[in-house]
Amino acid sequence: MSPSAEYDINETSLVEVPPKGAAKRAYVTFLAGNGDYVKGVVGLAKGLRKAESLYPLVVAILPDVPEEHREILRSQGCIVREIEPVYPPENQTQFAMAYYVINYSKLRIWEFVEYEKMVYLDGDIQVFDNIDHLFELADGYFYAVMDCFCEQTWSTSPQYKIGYCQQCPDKVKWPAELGSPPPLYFNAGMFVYQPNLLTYHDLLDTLKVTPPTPFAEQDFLNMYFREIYKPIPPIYNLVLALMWRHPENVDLDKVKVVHYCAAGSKPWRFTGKEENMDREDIKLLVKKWWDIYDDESLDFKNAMAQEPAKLGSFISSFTTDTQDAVVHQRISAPSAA
Ligand SMILES: O=c1ccn([C@@H]2O[C@H](COP(=O)(O)OP(=O)(O)O)[C@@H](O)[C@H]2O)c(=O)[nH]1
Ligand SMILES: OC[C@H]1O[C@H](O[C@@H]2[C@@H](O)[C@H](O)[C@@H](O)[C@H](O)[C@@H]2O)[C@H](O)[C@@H](O)[C@H]1O
Ligand SMILES: [Mn+2]
Repeated sequence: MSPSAEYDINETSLVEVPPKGAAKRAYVTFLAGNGDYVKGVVGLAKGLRKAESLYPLVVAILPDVPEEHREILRSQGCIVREIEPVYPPENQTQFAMAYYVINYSKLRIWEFVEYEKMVYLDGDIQVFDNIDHLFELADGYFYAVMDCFCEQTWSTSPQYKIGYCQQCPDKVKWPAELGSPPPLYFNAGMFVYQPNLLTYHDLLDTLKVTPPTPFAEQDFLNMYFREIYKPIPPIYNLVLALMWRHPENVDLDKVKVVHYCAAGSKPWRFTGKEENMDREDIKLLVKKWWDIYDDESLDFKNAMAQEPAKLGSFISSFTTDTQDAVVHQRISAPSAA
């Protein structure tokens, strides 16, 4: 029996978001290096602001993120947290993308236990509609959107080799001779989780004895959270490949979160030359990203100046030391960005 995704979540099933501060909550993303991903994180911070999210954006940064980039993120209202890298055990693995090895450092976000629940978002994600209701999902599970196995990046996988994809399990059925179909597999660019020190230490201990695989920490997280993984609809993490691989599963008008993970789709380095990047709908999504990135009214210093009331609610969702820092920063040194 092929696995099928039954969603516990739909618009009507979600209660109103409780008054802010009811529990420590935040969005969190990950930034490494001194390259241009910082633009992705700035875009994400501004997109969450435009979507009028109640919760701050924490940015877990590796030590190699330069001070100039850290200042840009603070000036956009982000809470910048330096983390130590996490490396997989010595291995000869060919990662699907060589740089995926740095993505194991994402595991540090389980240590952020001052927050009861967090929504992780890759830096190449944009939030176009408010998704604060995801924080209302029941505790004790790991929520994420199912990935797609049809892109070239999956070419070494058994799924790709037989043309099986969980997005359309009845199109090419999983052959009985290969045993039961693979468990539902999520894209690790977005997930709802609860920081927890016991889980954090067990993740790191388990990683030490887990041979790395092509999709690095994404494979590892899928293995680790397999028993409590609950799929949520693709409107919360549109892996772009679905637009040409499974258009029947995509209604762009309903999409709240777009994940610019397809080759050539990073908006801040978009050329339109790679496969599928000449599609009108892709070019529109890239323009939508730039419209937010370029919108100065969404810069923290301007947005808060326009809506002092929001400043109160926005800051009160921080811990007290961070509140002081943000209030101090706003009053004493509004930064360029
Ligand atoms: O040089 C890099 C590469 C990756 N990342 C972070 O790691 C995440 C995962 O990498 P990426 O999104 O490129 O993987 P994809 O989703 O495209 O496979 C990015 O979104 C960033 O948050 C980063 O900060 N710097
Ligand atoms: O380190 C492994 C990465 O694996 C995932 O990216 C992949 C995956 O989505 C494939 O299914 C796509 O084909 C591919 O384009 C895309 O890059 C996560 O988005 C990213 O955050 C990170 O975990
Ligand atoms: Mn990504």
